[in-house]
Amino acid sequence: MADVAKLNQVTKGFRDGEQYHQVLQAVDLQINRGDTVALTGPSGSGKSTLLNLIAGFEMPDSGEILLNQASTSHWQDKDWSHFRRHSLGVVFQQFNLLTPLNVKDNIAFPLSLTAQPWSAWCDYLVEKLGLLPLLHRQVEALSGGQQQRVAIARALAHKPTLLLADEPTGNLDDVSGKQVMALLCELAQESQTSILMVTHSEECAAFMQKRWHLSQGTVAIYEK
Ligand SMILES: Nc1ncnc2c1ncn2[C@@H]1O[C@H](COP(=O)(O)OP(=O)(O)OP(=O)(O)O)[C@@H](O)[C@H]1O
Repeated sequence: MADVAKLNQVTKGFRDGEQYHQVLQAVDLQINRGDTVALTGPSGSGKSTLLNLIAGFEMPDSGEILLNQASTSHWQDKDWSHFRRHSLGVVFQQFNLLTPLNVKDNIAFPLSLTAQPWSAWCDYLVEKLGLLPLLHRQVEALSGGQQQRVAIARALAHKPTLLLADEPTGNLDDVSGKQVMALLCELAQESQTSILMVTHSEECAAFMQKRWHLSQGTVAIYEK
């Protein structure tokens, strides 16, 4: 099965004044097409850092990251933009919704970047995420849970090959959280989207096929 993301000996740390804080130590990982992975680990262990590296929001200190089997070592901003627009969906803790826009325009935004029209798939996502009554509301007027559902729809609108999600159900109640998890699994199966999801919830982790646990700079891999 083709890999969509691969890390070879990736090391990352941050300087804090005089001190250097090592977060990831020579990490080797691979996400194949259609894999769904729960990423767990204590607070501060580097889960968000790992997602940021794969999204190109941070650069590794050493090692190599391959995306869609291409090395990113010499990628420039335009290469990262191309990858994000065509292949990547992100749902991070800050939803980063576009506040002057309504729900529909927020969901359509990633499509507009590659000149794609609103599709039947978008209608399906809107319906599944319970956003139909909210489509023409301004996003800033929505609750945290509603905004989270908009962020999920926006991340999936262009059918990415890889979805990176940081606690994607953190603001949802139990029932809608489970619905969203079921939707993500359905998506992974139907369109072979791979998912790497940070979660502190055992229930959410159970929806994913694999489990990676990050601790003291290294990742332990558990296959179910
Ligand atoms: N831009 C940065 N500058 C300096 N230190 C950083 C930066 N980003 C992350 N860190 C540090 O790296 C470590 C890992 O942070 P990260 O946010 O990846 O952890 P996490 O596992 O996602 O934590 P949580 O579960 O609390 O969200 C922390 O000690 C954090 O302070």
